[in-house]
Amino acid sequence: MARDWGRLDEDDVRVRPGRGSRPRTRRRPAHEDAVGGFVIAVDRGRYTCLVGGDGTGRATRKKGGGQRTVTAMRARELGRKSVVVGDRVRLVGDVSGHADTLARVVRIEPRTSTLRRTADDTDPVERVIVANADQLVIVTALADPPPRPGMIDRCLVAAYDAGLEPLLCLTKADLAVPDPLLETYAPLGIPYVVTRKDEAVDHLDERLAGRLSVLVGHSGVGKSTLVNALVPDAERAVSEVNPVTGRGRHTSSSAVALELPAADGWIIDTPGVRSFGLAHVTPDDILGAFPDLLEGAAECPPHCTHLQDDCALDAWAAAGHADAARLDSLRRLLAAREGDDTD
Ligand SMILES: Nc1nc2c(ncn2[C@@H]2O[C@H](COP(=O)(O)OP(=O)(O)OP(=O)(O)O)[C@@H](O)[C@H]2O)c(=O)[nH]1
Ligand SMILES: [Zn+2]
Repeated sequence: MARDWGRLDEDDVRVRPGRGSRPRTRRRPAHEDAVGGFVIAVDRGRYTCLVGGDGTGRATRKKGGGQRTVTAMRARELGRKSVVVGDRVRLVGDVSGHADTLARVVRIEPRTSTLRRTADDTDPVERVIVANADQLVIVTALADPPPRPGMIDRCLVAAYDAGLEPLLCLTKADLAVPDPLLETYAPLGIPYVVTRKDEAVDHLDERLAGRLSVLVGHSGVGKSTLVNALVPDAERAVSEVNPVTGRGRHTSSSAVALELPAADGWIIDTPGVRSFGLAHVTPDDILGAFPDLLEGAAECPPHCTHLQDDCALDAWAAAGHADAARLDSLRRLLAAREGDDTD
């Protein structure tokens, strides 16, 4: 289950000794001396990358394993391609990690996933906000503020679109019971955890183990409380990667990856991201997350929105091929994509 996304394998970037028979003049790949790095923060054109170590990517072994954070800028040769948190990159230049040094990102490794948003539903420009994530943790309070299913649905659509596994994290269980909300999402089979700040977060920790997870949620739902419980050193870690402004205050980056001390995973907090624009997501992208309905949609009229009267899915469910509650859930997500975020 655990993907080895965090592996920073120095072996494959070390300059190898000549292999005897090959002429030494053969054309070498550009930047053969580049080292691998994992982007943990992005702030105004500066990329904080974790480099080196014993290959596990664990910052706790920083001293022994030679692991260090390196600040880098983009090399011009990257063109317009954006570097985002979660990216695995190649770095050249001063990769010592010493104060006031700057390396250059010369390559972005192929991404296993991209979480995108549009600025809003009318903005046609897709923006990648996190690369290589495995899981989207949708943080929702059970009360204060009350749950907003429309927001949850939009996050689910974004997760399905990006190929991330969703995880519902229901906070403030001391204030309200989770049952009604869980009932709503039961047909989707989404894994969930229920938390409260006076209890340990072990079951959440387990879900985060060995994975790169993105946390998203509205203001006040208890995201910071969770992050601090998961990563006791979070505040220091965040301030380390955020440059101090002229007024002596730390700026807040767009996103920061924090390593979990116990669970061998990473969480990415996204302070600026409360929800997702979904202009780039098509009805078929969402339908893809419903294999039980996919076959039935073959009978739909061309370009069916699956919200229209002549949609074939009603007959498909009525014939017992799929659960009506699943169809309802699909339609809720389709409506969420269309911007019905009022509840
Ligand atoms: N009753 C109760 N209150 C909680 C719980 N978790 C967090 N809170 C409170 O809810 C408020 C908001 O919590 P935060 O962790 O700051 O929420 P946040 O999502 O990070 O909010 P922003 O910082 O605005 O993004 C604080 O007053 C917390 O003490 C909980 O499990 N139960
Ligand atoms: Zn249809």
